[in-house]
Amino acid sequence: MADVKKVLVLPGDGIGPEVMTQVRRIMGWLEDAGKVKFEVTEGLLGGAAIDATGGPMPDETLTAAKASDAVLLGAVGGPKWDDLPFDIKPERGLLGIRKELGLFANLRPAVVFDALAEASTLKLDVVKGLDIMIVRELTGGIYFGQPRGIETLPDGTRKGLNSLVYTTPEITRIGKVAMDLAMKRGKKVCSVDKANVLECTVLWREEMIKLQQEQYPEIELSHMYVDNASMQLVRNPKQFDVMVTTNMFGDILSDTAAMLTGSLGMLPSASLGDADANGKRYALYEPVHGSAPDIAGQNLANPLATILSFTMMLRYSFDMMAEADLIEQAIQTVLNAGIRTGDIMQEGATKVGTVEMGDAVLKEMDALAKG
Ligand SMILES: NC(=O)C1=CN([C@@H]2O[C@H](COP(=O)(O)OP(=O)(O)OC[C@H]3O[C@@H](n4cnc5c(N)ncnc54)[C@H](O)[C@@H]3O)[C@@H](O)[C@H]2O)C=CC1
Ligand SMILES: CC(C)CC(=O)C(=O)O
Ligand SMILES: [Mg+2]
Repeated sequence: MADVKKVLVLPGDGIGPEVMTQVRRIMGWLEDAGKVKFEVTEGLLGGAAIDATGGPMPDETLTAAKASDAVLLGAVGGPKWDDLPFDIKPERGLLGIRKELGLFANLRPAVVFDALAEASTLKLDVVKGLDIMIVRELTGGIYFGQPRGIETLPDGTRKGLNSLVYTTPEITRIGKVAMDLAMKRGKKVCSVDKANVLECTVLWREEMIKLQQEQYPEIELSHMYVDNASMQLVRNPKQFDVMVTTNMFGDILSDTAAMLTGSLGMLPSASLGDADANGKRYALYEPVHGSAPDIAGQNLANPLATILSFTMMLRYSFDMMAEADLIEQAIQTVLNAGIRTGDIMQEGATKVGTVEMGDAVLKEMDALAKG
């Protein structure tokens, strides 16, 4: 009897359900092959949850997330919900579930498939073989800091306010995640901050230095201001191995890094918490991209970022390395064969839709499994 893994699936909004359907097919393939048994619960988050329940993060979703071994998310948001009050917008659901599950470490690997390196608008030697890991702090910083809000002053002037706040334990725990990862990679961490302007990130830098000196003497730690880091990512991304940064800087830099891989439709992510007293560690896997309303419902979305997020789930939550390798190898073969969704299309390649990309990956998984 195959091992049973409880997975909460949150398709979300826009292209979320479309890309998630392709992952469900791959999950089905693994089950049919006798590799694993998934107990899947489907839940609501974001706009889909607002439409059904009036709020972006229903209690049932949170309860189901806590009862599952891992959560897989499509994306949330879209113009339909743009005019809602800020606190019940779809994105609040995503921020809420991250916070409630304590998912403070967001791993966003930018790995370039060879076939896409050759198609890149950047020089081949800049991107070929690129493999960097952006470690983004996910439950603190300016996305959560208090005070926040919009208020009207006595003279009628309106004031908008958000606060960038980090405490030393928050900085140290994300620093440890980055340095532990770097110990298994190139032993290099670049901490990205804005310590020339923001006191909060002066503390960030000081704590990273302390952590490295006290606990990770083998790590080569460097520091870079975020404006320079955004430029260096495009100019010479191979100078980086692991980057560690704040919530907002990581959000922005990872979209930049997505273009090194060819498209936002190629970048997966894992959001991880700490293990509790019983050894339970919450984990949520999601593509870096959003709900892409401009292409939603048209079979145009690239499902590979979500499929690769699922392979991260297999690796990080279920220790199913061989199965993750198989899926990634299938993707590589499909890309080598010139099969492309519109976002990674190049001259001479075969343009396909979301479903056909799923078909192609499954076909290659079949072929690989047969040897
Ligand atoms: N994790 C999440 O659920 C996120 C949600 N959002 C939300 O998504 C909505 C749209 O936000 P945008 O700023 O437009 O960002 P977006 O990431 O949804 O789209 C940016 C651009 O990339 C393209 N794109 C994104 N994913 C793609 C894919 N898989 N295949 C092909 N092309 C793809 C889109 O068509 C669009 O042109 C907003 O409501 C936003 O708040 C944005 C980012 C993350
Ligand atoms: C809450 C999300 C919309 C923030 C975001 O863009 C992301 O996590 O990548
Ligand atoms: Mg983002």
